[in-house]
Amino acid sequence: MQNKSMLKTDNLVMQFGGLTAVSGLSLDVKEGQIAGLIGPNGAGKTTAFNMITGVYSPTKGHVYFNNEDITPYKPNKITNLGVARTFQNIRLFSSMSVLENVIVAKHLRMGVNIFESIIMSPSYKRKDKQAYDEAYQLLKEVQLEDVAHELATSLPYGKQRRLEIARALATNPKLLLLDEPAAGMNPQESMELMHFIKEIRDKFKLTILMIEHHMKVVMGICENITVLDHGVTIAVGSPKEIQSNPKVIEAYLGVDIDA
Ligand SMILES: Nc1ncnc2c1ncn2[C@@H]1O[C@H](COP(=O)(O)OP(=O)(O)OP(=O)(O)O)[C@@H](O)[C@H]1O
Repeated sequence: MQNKSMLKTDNLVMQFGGLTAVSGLSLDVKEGQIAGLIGPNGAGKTTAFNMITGVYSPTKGHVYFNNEDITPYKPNKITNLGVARTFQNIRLFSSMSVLENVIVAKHLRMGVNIFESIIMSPSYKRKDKQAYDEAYQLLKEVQLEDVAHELATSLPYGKQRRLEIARALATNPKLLLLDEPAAGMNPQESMELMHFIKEIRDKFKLTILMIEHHMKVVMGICENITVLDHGVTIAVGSPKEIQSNPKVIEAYLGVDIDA
């Protein structure tokens, strides 16, 4: 049942002055798929995410989400359509509790504005209660409710990553972009993360595109992988096809592919 495209990029190019960071990227991520975007450092992966989420306006090419051309849209419009992301470095609100981190994202989705929160209007109180309930329910679904009132940054690293993903889920996405979710994790945490990603894909009916350097994670959960090298797509295929592709092996030469 993986026929419909959830995310398509058509010949995306991103130039920074004389540097072509991404050169003609054409992705096709099917609904319900977990897809991977890999490549050595500086290959253009995060730049691709920035173009998909509207942070960068591509030099050339188009981004289609659910068959809609979202290339000209601003990041908040793209989020509202159902695209969420996490970042390479964890970006939690450090002075807030686990629950508050998720409530903030819920407020954003509900369109709570500062004025109504200052005057504590009835509409704000209603939305705030709804945000609280939904955030708490979400924490239950990702098994973080037992730490709901702890300071977000006091959690162990693996749980902070899980919280960051939960916060992205608070915007009710259809497509989730994960930028190096396994970065800095020990083998046990990486294994748990793999199970967690599959679990949320099924539970929340998500399509997932992830950037990841950790090859065991990529090969373990991605159904389709695109490999970038110096901005150029050098391979697309299943984990098995990618692992035996000579161009990929060459691009990673000097890098321990099983590391
Ligand atoms: N805003 C920018 N201005 C100028 N150059 C940039 C900008 N963003 C990225 N680059 C350059 O574009 C290239 C691709 O960078 P990018 O961060 O997309 O790579 P990456 O594949 O995500 O790398 P890593 O795996 O190390 O995170 C690099 O040469 C980088 O220096």
